[in-house]
Amino acid sequence: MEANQRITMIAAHLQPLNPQMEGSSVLRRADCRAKGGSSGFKVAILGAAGGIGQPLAMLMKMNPLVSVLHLYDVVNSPGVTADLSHMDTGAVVRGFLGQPQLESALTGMDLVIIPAGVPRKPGMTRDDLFNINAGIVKTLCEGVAKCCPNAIVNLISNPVNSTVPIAAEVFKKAGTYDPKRLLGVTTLDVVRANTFVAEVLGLDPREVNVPVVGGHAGVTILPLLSQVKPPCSFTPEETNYLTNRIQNGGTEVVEAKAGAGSATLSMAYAAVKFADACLRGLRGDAGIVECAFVASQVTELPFFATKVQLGRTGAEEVFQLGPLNEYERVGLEKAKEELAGSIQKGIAFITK
Ligand SMILES: NC(=O)C1=CN([C@@H]2O[C@H](COP(=O)(O)OP(=O)(O)OC[C@H]3O[C@@H](n4cnc5c(N)ncnc54)[C@H](O)[C@@H]3O)[C@@H](O)[C@H]2O)C=CC1
Ligand SMILES: O=C([O-])CC(=O)C(=O)O
Repeated sequence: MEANQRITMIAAHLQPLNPQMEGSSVLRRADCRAKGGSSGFKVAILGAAGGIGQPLAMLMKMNPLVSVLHLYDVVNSPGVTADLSHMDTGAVVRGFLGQPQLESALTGMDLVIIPAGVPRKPGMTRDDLFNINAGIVKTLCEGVAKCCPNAIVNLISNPVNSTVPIAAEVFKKAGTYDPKRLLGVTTLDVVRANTFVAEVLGLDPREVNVPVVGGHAGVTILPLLSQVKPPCSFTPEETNYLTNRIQNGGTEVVEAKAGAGSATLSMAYAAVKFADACLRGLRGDAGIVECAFVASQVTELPFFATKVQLGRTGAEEVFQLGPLNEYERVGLEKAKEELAGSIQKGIAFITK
């Protein structure tokens, strides 16, 4: 390739990030190397400069399955992008700032991860975030429908129990809805459940797997302690303690942060765990099973979190709940009652 051609290509690549460096010969060489990593997936993070977005972006930059990483936010994305772009990992990072660059951020993406929106402060419920975050999710999903309708979407923004139905309605309206490709991220509930159960059992958390079903707020978070792997049993006191702690894990962090936000680092860890599973599914790996909040026929509700099998087209199989004990059956009824209202609220936001 001619030197002039290389310069032009690199300048085009860097422009959204750092226009004043256009034409630099050093950067020219950087772009040539960057092109070498093009065999993986293209991933966009929307809300990439936030408390979750930044560590999530760093962990995705380290993921060998990612070849291109687009970082979009309404503030500070150029700085985060410049910072991460110096990491000597394979993924090429590009930054996009503000609504006019949303379409460029999304075009050609295989996976879109959305942690954009406001977090809770002490005393708030996740539903208190609805008024601000519903509109943010709507706008971002309209962009997805237009620019990468076949991308898998991992929705993190709260209240997940309502934002996933909002996204579904936006995609339906655009004629691009594929229920398999829209996944509400509930992995942090599983991560917490594994940790807290391991503490009680005196095990390594990496050896523990707790299915957590329902939704992602308070009583809708339903850990199935009767299905823990490795098989084990709990006293009624342990069951109460664990269920309450898992259901209130988010609030525990909100209160400890005392007004400075909610879980960000553990959430970034959980989001990457889930995104990596989605990418391995896209690649065609067999037997990838994770819990997620998806369109579902497991209960009478249109959305519900259960274990799903991830594959080349997203959530290819939604698993049944399996046998529940009496404690879990009571919890399920409570979860469904609250979930029904949250789902309806999300749907009505778009269809009203
Ligand atoms: N699903 C889950 O398990 C969890 C969900 N969350 C939720 O994730 C969301 C983000 O939390 P944090 O990162 O702590 O908040 P944050 O306030 O630190 O970051 C949010 C980012 O979103 C950006 N943003 C706002 N409007 C935007 C728009 N229209 N387009 C693109 N970006 C936009 C902000 O500029 C900011 O950088 C919250 O809604 C929070 O409740 C948090 C923890 C766990
Ligand atoms: O509690 C919050 O507001 C954030 C969240 O969803 C979690 O940490 O599970």
